[in-house]
Amino acid sequence: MGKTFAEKVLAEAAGVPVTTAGEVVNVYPKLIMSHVASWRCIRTIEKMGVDKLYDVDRIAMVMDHISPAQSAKIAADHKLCREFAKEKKVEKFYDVNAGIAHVVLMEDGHVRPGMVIIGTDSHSTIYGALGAAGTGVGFSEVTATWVTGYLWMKVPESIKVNIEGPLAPGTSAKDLMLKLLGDLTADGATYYSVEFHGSYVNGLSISERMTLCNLAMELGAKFAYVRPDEVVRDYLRERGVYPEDYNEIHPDPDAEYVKTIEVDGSKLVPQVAAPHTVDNVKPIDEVKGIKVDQVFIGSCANAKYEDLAIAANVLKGKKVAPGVRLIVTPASKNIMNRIVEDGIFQTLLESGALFTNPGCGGCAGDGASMADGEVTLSTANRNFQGRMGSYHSEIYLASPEVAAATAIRGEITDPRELTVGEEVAG
Ligand SMILES: CC(C)[C@H](C(=O)O)[C@@H](O)C(=O)O
Ligand code: SF4
Repeated sequence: MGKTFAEKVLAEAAGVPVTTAGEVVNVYPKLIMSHVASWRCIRTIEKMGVDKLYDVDRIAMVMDHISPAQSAKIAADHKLCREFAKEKKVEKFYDVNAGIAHVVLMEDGHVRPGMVIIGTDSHSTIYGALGAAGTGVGFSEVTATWVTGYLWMKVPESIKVNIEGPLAPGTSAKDLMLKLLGDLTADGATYYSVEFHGSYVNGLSISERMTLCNLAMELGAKFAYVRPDEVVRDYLRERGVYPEDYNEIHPDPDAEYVKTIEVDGSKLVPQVAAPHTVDNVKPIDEVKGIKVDQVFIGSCANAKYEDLAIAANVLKGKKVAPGVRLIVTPASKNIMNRIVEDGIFQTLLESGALFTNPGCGGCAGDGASMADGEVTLSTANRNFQGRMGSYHSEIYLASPEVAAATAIRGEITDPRELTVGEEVAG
């Protein structure tokens, strides 16, 4: 019987010839990411009286949640991390101006096919977009790995998702993942490695692969994976990383999956996750017309360059509805630079958007907060009660296209209707 991606990647990371789902292996992760929670790791090793880190080159620290600091406590956490990184010579240290860790580390070529990557953030599954095995762990696991170099892991079983494309007009990877969440529930893939296959993912943009793999976390996935191809190789080449710098891992054609899910992309319609769980998903027809106070285009799920370009395309020459706050938080400084250079920034600004600095921003409850009774339509990946301010507010999740259309009308809007209507009215 052949081997899945998870079985192969963990065998390599553990330095053993083969592994089988269910086995426990001692893994040497190639990249250890921590965000602002790094301060906890630092305090822990201080308490343990440990001074020496196993391999500083594998450590990446990114100050993305709640940045710049909005309180003395957070400022002190950032300061501690900054000083620690300097003292220990952590070269992959990104300060408050860089953006969201996941996006920044991919943009800078630190994420490569075949790597096992752990991070103090659940959405580390996103690294599967480049064929890496990323997974979120606690800060204590990261601390232990800083010091010992290794972390044990149970080899997960795998689920195969076969997506036949192209997707129906007006839909994207976000709609696809929301639909899967609705069908499988938020625990539908708990501790499974989710492999995306099928004609839709062949040649798919990195941006859309990131959305697939990011949202796989909301299904409970341990890893997510899209097979690396020329799109991945080109993305890395642009970053000075060449095929000889990494080892692509592909599952065997006869690998064993606990389940195979078939998705027909041509039948997809825009999807929305209604409050307060990610799997409370409805086709847009069931929620359209619901009034919103705010639209948030941000997060590691959907604030990439392509996402902002899609939103700008919908909003070009149009205005945000009176009384609605459209808050745009680009995922990284690089993305901010690109949109400033090519006019997307200006287009969104003219439509009435308010920009905040790159980072997690409102997605991590920092800014973009709501008062009692308010409603936000967000491009993020979580709509838990109270995540964006008041416990008595509501978050709907959708794609950037739905978000932009919703900002124009001030109510949840099917972008396919808006385009047709506007053109006719034209
Ligand atoms: C703060 C962090 C631990 C958390 C996560 O792990 O995902 C956050 O990024 C989130 O999206 O809720
Ligand atoms: S952008 Fe949101 S989902 Fe992504 S890491 Fe930050 S807080 Fe978590």
